[in-house]
Amino acid sequence: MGSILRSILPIRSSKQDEDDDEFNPEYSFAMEYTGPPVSYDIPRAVPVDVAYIPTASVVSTPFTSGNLSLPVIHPVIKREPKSISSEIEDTSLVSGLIVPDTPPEGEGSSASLGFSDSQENSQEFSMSSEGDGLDNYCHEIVELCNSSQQDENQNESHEEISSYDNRTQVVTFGEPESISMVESETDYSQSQTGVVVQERRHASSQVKKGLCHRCLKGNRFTSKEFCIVCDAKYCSKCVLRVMGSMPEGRKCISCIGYPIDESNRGHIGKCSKVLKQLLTDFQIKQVMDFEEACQINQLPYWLVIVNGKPLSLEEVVQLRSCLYPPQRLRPGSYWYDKLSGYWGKEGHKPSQIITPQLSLGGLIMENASNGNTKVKINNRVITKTELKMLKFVGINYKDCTDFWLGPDGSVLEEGQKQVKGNMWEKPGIKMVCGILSLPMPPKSFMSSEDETVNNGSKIMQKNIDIKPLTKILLVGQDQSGTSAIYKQAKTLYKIPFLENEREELKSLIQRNLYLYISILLEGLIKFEEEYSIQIRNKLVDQPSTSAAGGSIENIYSLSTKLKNFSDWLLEIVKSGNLGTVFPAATREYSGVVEELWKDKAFQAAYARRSEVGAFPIVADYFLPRAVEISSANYEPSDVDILYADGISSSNGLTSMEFSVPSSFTNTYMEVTEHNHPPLQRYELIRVNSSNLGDNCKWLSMFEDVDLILYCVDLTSYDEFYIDNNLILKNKMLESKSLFKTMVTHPRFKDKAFLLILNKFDLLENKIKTRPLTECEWFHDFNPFISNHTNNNNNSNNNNDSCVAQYGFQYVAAKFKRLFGELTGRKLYVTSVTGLEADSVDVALRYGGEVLRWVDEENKPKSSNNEWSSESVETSS
Ligand SMILES: Nc1nc2c(ncn2[C@@H]2O[C@H](COP(=O)(O)OP(=O)(O)OP(=O)(O)O)[C@@H](O)[C@H]2O)c(=O)[nH]1
Ligand SMILES: [Mg+2]
Repeated sequence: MGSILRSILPIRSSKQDEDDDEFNPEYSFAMEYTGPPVSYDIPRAVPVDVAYIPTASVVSTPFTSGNLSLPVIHPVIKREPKSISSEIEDTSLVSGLIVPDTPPEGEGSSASLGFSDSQENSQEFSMSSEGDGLDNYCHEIVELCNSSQQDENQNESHEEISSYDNRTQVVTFGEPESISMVESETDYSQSQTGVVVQERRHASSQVKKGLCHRCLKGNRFTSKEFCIVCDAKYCSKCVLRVMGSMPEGRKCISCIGYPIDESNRGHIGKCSKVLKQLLTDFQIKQVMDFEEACQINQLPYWLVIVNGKPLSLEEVVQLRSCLYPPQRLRPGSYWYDKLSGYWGKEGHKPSQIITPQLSLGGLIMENASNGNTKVKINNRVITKTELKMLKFVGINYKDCTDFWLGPDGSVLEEGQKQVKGNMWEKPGIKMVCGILSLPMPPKSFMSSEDETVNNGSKIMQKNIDIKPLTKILLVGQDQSGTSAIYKQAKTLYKIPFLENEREELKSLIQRNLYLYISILLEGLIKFEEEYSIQIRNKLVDQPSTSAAGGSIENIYSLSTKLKNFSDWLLEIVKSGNLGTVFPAATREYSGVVEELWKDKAFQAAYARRSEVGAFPIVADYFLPRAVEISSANYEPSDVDILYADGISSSNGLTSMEFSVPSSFTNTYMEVTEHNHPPLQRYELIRVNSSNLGDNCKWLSMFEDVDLILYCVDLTSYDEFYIDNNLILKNKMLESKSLFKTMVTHPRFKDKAFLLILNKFDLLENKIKTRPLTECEWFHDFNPFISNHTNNNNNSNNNNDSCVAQYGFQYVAAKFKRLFGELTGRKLYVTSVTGLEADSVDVALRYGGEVLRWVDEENKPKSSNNEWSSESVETSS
């Protein structure tokens, strides 16, 4: 247990605080970090392999900007029984986010917890029984460990608890022992695919009403915050201790990873008074964002039943992302009239009119709203209240009782073409609906001039989805440069980075800094080993050196303190917890970073960075400023933001709306006073391939996009990565594979694609030494380069540039051919250097042109634009 606590509670004693000379990696920031709650990608904060086994891939979409209408997609997370060690890791992760304070003075708590490497299993704890701070915190952690063990193995659990009980002779925690604050029960519910097991947690019923569930003080008038999972209430003194930095919103630490109590869904994202007193506006926003966006807090989609059929995840996504989604969607049974958009709770009159024509749920049943009027609208027997409205509109329901109601309000007799009247055009209808508590359609339904077509048995509404924006999807494999292009577009079209976006980027840059350091440290270890061998060989060859008492110093050896830091950092990176520890701990370690950067051994490794395999090029930009970046006062510049690898620490989906001067669509046309097209609004949605889920299953979310910008890193042809199945994959081939998936996706059948071949600047350098033939797909690349070189630098540069151009043309042609074979259509291609504003500007304008051309192409024979390989050249 000692080692358990040690891994959970790495604590620095005040003594250790004073003599800070030796870096001790066990001094986690957890106990000392008093900054704001940290911005973390939730799935990373609780690593999937440690804490959860998700049944579907994760698409976490904390929107970082824009009014993206797309929803947050979330998998079902089943909480699997965990091993004690995994729970501990889980807990320690969470504890990394906690801001537990030192034991309050004057409460008789004299905590003296310490450990040293040599005494791993024999720590001494001494606390007074009234300790209120650390001891209670420890108690909670111990409880957590115990409860997790119960999950796994009852018997083992008893053993562990009894050993803990023995320990209580030394450590006394000031909490009533008999009360377990949270109780769990298992809930079985039927889903489409089978039984879904969900663990439900609720606060202990033994705590008296009004009392804080942690300190057991207060009364019903004390302001409290509650846990959205178990409903336990905490006073303002306890809430941060119990909830830490709330990576899933307001949940006790032990409730993290559990679904919320559905009765609390209405409270999600709504901050309470207590939290407002404790946190800054920025912190509150982050917590609320986590609460709303994190996957486990999402609606359990299988509990939403429409027309008798439980919805699939995709259907819920569709429902929530449609133009007029149901308000306050909760688990329950609903009916939905696809034709009119009427929506209501099963057995009740309609409550809302949502977007019609959504393909979800089963067929509407006659008795869906429990009507008893014998009059049917779109096959549903309507209620008496609705009948009154029909009467008010003047529809004669005596002769005919079966009607069709279109989304625009037109009423037809079943099987007839003639429109009998229009529900929504009748003067006074709004008032009547108000009186009868019946829903009115959104305004745009009524004002749309859509053509209603009656095919005898079915009303089809054309252009029902009003598309206010032209949507552009920007997608590519990791490192393809999608976020660089997105950020560049933001700057180009004057969409400022909001304060929280800058904060996110700052966190990202600081976290990545530690990643770059760790990559170099790994290289350093290799260099040190190599150098040791050299020294040994030298000593063998020249024994006189050692005989003379001379020893050769290893120039790659770090001091003990830096070595400890190095081991600790590498361990964190290896365990995948970098995002959990940094940037929160940045301030803590900025001193060490400064020391490391000035260290000769580290500098020696930095000088050999080109030999360190995974060392990213962009690290060259950030690492020399390690001291500045790791300091608490660091503010990223615009260039830092552009160069940062990514856009937010969560790397979720991002979107922005922008409009550009009319020339956006007129780069290749003469702009005259008369041919200015109207100002067009665009929505740029950037998504990283990892956000598309396994086999790109979320692609259908983007079916309403007008143009897809598919981004490929031109320099990835000789780069590899190891996938989840430990298979070595060529990055260019992976890009090709994602491209194929996208262009053949049924929802993208007719979409326009613009291929962005990015990092052209880097290609120019790389292609000199690494031929394109390194990638098997490009095996026949054989550019003809003039041998007529005069020994002059200029001509060499021209040749390099020429080869890069050929390379680009070749890659473009490969993708074009592939696209042609798969779709029979033309692919538009452009080369881009994402870090250059002009280059991105031209590419996006070209996108505008493509849209216009595609439009024209779809018109009957209006243009004869030929997009041959020459067009590739023009476009670039
Ligand atoms: N030299 C050079 N670097 C680039 C270019 N485009 C992007 N980069 C860098 O390449 C790295 C990866 O780019 P990102 O924009 O993060 O691309 P991404 O990985 O597809 O996007 P995210 O998934 O959001 O991280 C970043 O460090 C960029 O600064 C380019 O055209 N030239
Ligand atoms: Mg990136």
